[in-house]
Amino acid sequence: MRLSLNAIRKSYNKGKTIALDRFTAELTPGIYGLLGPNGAGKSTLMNIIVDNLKPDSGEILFNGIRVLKMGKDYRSRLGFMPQHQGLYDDFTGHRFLWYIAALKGMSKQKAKQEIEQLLEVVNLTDSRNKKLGSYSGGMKQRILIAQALLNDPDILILDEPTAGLDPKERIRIRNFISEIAQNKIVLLATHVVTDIEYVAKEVVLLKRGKLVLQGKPAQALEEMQDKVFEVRTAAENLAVLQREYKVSNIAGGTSELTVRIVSDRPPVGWQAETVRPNLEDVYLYYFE
Ligand SMILES: Nc1ncnc2c1ncn2[C@@H]1O[C@H](COP(=O)(O)OP(=O)(O)OP(=O)(O)O)[C@@H](O)[C@H]1O
Repeated sequence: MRLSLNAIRKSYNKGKTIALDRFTAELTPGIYGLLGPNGAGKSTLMNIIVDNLKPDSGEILFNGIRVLKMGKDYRSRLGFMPQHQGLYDDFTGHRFLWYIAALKGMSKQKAKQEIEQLLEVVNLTDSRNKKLGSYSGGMKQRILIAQALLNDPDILILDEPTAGLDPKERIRIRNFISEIAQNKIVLLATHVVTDIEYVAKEVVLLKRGKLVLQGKPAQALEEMQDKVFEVRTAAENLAVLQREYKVSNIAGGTSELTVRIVSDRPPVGWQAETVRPNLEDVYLYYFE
């Protein structure tokens, strides 16, 4: 299974804002972590993949066939969890899933079976008859993931699935996505690097509509080797360091600090040691 995104371009405001600039990528089963700052074009890309939005130019192929030609056959393979989904507060979780199943054109029998299963998987069986308005943030995210999974999509697009969750819920959702990702192409957009650090097959970095990096997390980290340093210094030197370097972390007390910096060149004149990079350092390197 292969989803090919070929030179996708999308602008807004009569061409004044370029949201995607000839974005090209090949996706196969596994989780792709889509990272980028606000306005990088992540939502635009996701909406184009799920056919909510038409690109100005470029095309998408699924297993080599243009998705425009596949039409409904393509759309029936998609599951989408958008960032801002209006939930129907008066619907119960159970009714909401039935409603989405109907929109997806699923047969009653198939819907019934999958809804029972999915409620179980997202751990909402006991809350199925509660209204969505009374669900917690985590429960809402979970029912939204469940609706995206209805009809067993081959391509799953998740726009910030852990937004607004506490750490416990975040870990749970992350593990859950990782479990269900087998045999699916999953594109997961997030601002939270730790959401994808250990689960993503590849990271995709998007900056002002352009692809700046696509590769295995280990490769991305490899490229950062010898670019991350910890500097031990007195607190009063912090401002100088911050002016000269990208600072990814500051730890320590009131007098001495350990400042983590990301830099192409070693910080000469400072008491510094090279440390192992993490994905947050990669993010900072490309985006700050
Ligand atoms: N409907 C629209 N009309 C005009 N400009 C838009 C529209 N949607 C997005 N944009 C602009 O296109 C660019 C990309 O936006 P997009 O929402 O795709 O980015 P994003 O990476 O999803 O951002 P965020 O992380 O904040 O959701 C931004 O400059 C944004 O202001």
